[in-house]
Amino acid sequence: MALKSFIEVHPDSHFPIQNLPYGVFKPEPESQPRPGVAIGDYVLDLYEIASAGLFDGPLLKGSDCFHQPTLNKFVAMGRPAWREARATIQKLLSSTEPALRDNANFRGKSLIPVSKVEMLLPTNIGDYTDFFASLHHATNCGIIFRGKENPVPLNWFYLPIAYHGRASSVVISGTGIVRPSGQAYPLGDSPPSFGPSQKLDFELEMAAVVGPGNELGKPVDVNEAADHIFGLVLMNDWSARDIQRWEYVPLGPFLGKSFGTTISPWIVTLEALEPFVCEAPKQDPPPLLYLAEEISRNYDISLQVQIKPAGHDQASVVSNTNFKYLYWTLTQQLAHHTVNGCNLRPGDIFGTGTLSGPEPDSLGCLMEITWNGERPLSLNGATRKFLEDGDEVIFSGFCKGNGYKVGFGTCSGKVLPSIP
Ligand SMILES: O=C(O)/C=C/C(=O)CC(=O)CC(=O)O
Ligand SMILES: [Ca+2]
Ligand SMILES: [Mg+2]
Repeated sequence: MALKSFIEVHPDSHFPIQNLPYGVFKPEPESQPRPGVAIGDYVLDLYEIASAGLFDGPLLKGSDCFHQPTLNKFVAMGRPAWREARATIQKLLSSTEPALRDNANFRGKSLIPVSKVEMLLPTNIGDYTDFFASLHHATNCGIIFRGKENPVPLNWFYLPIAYHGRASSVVISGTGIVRPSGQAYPLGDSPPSFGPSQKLDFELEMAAVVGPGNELGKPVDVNEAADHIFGLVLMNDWSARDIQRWEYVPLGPFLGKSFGTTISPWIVTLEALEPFVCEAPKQDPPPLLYLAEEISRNYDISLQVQIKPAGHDQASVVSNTNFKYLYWTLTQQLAHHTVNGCNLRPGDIFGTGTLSGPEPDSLGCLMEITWNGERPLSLNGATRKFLEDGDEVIFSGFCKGNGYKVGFGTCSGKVLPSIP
């Protein structure tokens, strides 16, 4: 029989007992931030569960990892501790387990409607890196930025290209994003202009949350890299295309991307995603040995982007795609990141890169969807080349199980006017 919780969970919910994603929340505005797990429309308060001594396995008994304001300490403990926590929580929430089910007082204290809580960044993010690992996205950007001849540079096929992003401006879903000002690509013979970006875009990505890190100087083997990944979130790598296009040669993106990056609050663990593993695309040329994996794994995660234009109350779908199109896998990205000895630390994140698929309706950013503004998009009465002030961008994603979904919830942000 399928695993079931004593808590009523709608079949369309992203958070059934098969998921159990981790986040950090405040039950009341004045409370201390604490770790929680989403179940249906509730958050299970792990501070309370730990305080009641219910984490009684060998690794978590007596640990203060759930008495922390972030998940860094827990994710650093590694997969055996994650497995133990998952087993404990799954048992506690199951329909056959009386401990919480039959204790109204304790239930009231430890299960809080998600609508009542404030979600915070789940980890203290020391570093954030962003990859460029979708072949469809790389091809389209290459044509738009550099022309039709060889849109994808040769190095792209040999290594997962990335740039170092800015951890300080990673924000939680729901945070407003101020339109950045900067130098824009010069038109004709004129010098570059300065002002609010006229080509503000979103980028549909997912980000991996690093679990145990690696010591400086000690690379992680690609076949062991999965043990360093706690789970995944949705990520919007907001991008100012006019600023980016002018500044990115030769060192890569800088101010065109560092003004804000939004992540969703719930980290879905690799354990929860395990039933949705699928084969990654075939790599040709074959990767160098340090990137050659025994098993190459992607995940079948349906992803959707909606835009709710300023002044409208309805959002329109602008893209439907899937995580499975990712060319360089998460484990290859992690192995490559550490191959020179660079250390990753618990709670760091790395973005996959924009997740464009092969179809015209599966593109991951407006630059591709409107072809750099040449083909404006019609959104139920509103037209867009790029984002306007007041537009809200909403990502969602889920895996389809048999009678349930393992989902990520949403990752949203509204564009605020530039600061004069
Ligand atoms: O092709 C380029 O020059 C740059 C493309 C991007 O903006 C991509 C980037 O941030 C990485 C990604 O999201 O795939
Ligand atoms: Ca990006
Ligand atoms: Mg960004």
